[in-house]
Amino acid sequence: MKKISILGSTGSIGTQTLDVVRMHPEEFKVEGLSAGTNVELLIEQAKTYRPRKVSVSRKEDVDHVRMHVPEGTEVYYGNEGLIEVAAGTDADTVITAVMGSVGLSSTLAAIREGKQIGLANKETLVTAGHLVTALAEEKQVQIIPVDSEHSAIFQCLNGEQLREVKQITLTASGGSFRDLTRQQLQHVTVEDALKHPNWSMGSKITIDSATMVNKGLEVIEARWLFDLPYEKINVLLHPESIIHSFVEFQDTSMIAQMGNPDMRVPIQYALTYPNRLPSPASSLSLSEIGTLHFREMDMERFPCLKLAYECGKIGGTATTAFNAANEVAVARFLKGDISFLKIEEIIARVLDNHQSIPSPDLEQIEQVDQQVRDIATSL
Ligand SMILES: NC(=O)C1=CN([C@@H]2O[C@H](COP(=O)(O)OP(=O)(O)OC[C@H]3O[C@@H](n4cnc5c(N)ncnc54)[C@H](OP(=O)(O)O)[C@@H]3O)[C@@H](O)[C@H]2O)C=CC1
Ligand SMILES: CC(=O)[C@@H](O)[C@H](O)COP(=O)(O)O
Ligand SMILES: [Mn+2]
Repeated sequence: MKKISILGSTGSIGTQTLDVVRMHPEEFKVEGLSAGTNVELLIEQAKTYRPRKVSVSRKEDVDHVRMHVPEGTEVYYGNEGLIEVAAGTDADTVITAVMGSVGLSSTLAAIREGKQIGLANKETLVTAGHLVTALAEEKQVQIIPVDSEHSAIFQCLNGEQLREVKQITLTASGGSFRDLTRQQLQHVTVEDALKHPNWSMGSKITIDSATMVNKGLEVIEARWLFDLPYEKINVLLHPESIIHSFVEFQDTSMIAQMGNPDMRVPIQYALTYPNRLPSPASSLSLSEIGTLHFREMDMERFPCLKLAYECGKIGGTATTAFNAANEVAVARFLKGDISFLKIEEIIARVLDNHQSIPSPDLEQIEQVDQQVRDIATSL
């Protein structure tokens, strides 16, 4: 039986991880769960799965949660709470599914304790990929991707030597506004932006898909997960999200991973690797689908993807700044404070003024993250 903790158990990835656990009760035991502010759902989850530790974002929620969780479940809060759930239980594997770079220190704490990581929280690798991967190597911890494209690449590679890889291609749906011109983007609403064509996800990543920042974050995530140079990481528009990504090997053979868009498949694979178990996902029928479409990415239409490649190639704190500016800009857009196109303007203005620090340590990353957040809030 595998023991797991879930950071962000009340979110889209977190609840689907618990769906997988519910499907295979004999395979998994839940040791820790963490929520942000959705304390009622956390309490319900704690009653069902009886974890040893739970955590919430705010101190003021602790007493209420303590009153309602089963006896024996300890309740923590804040960043220390996340770290307790990540590193302070008997879990063998931690699923990192919080939203944003707030997941960094708890992910590092889990790795330090030798926990295997099922990584959904891509912002962690974007903001500090060199620290996370170096620590994982030192502690002999495997980071298994949960993100659908990275799970696809991981499955296609299936242990092949990296030197055999010519290039990898991440597919992009194009998001909610795929077929709109930049002119038409001027007046789009939050409600429209939240309608992803293929996936049901948390609000931040759904906006990231629409701006193509998500694919930019994923390019940087791929650089760290697979240790490939940016020149070997491509993006291709694929509106149906059926081919989740593919690898071309030196001999020109290509291997793709496909399936209906359902995150329970990569989540489960991250938990069962190298084995596979039955899934509640529906089987893909290629005859029903009939035709799949692909087209080149237009970097002028999606400038955030171009910015992500530029930041990745600069390295150091450039990707930390890219991520922090985006987190603030998306939160402002979701609150109705700025327009959709202002998101990319804020990111571009932050990056224009950012002097990247090479090989930053954790303190420098946290400083840059905070400075950029302050600037992005004021633009
Ligand atoms: N959803 C998807 O299909 C995919 C998501 N991902 C990645 O997975 C991660 C999670 O995404 P998703 O599940 O969609 O996001 P959601 O917004 O649905 O869930 C986020 C989770 O993080 C918690 N959380 C948010 N802010 C904080 C905070 N400051 N401190 C502690 N916990 C916090 C939320 O708690 P609460 O709700 O209780 O406030 C919730 O449990 C992201 O990095 C995303 O990019 C990657 C691939 C696919
Ligand atoms: C499900 C998943 O992995 C998301 O990251 C998804 O990739 C979003 O889709 P697009 O970014 O391709 O629109
Ligand atoms: Mn993805």
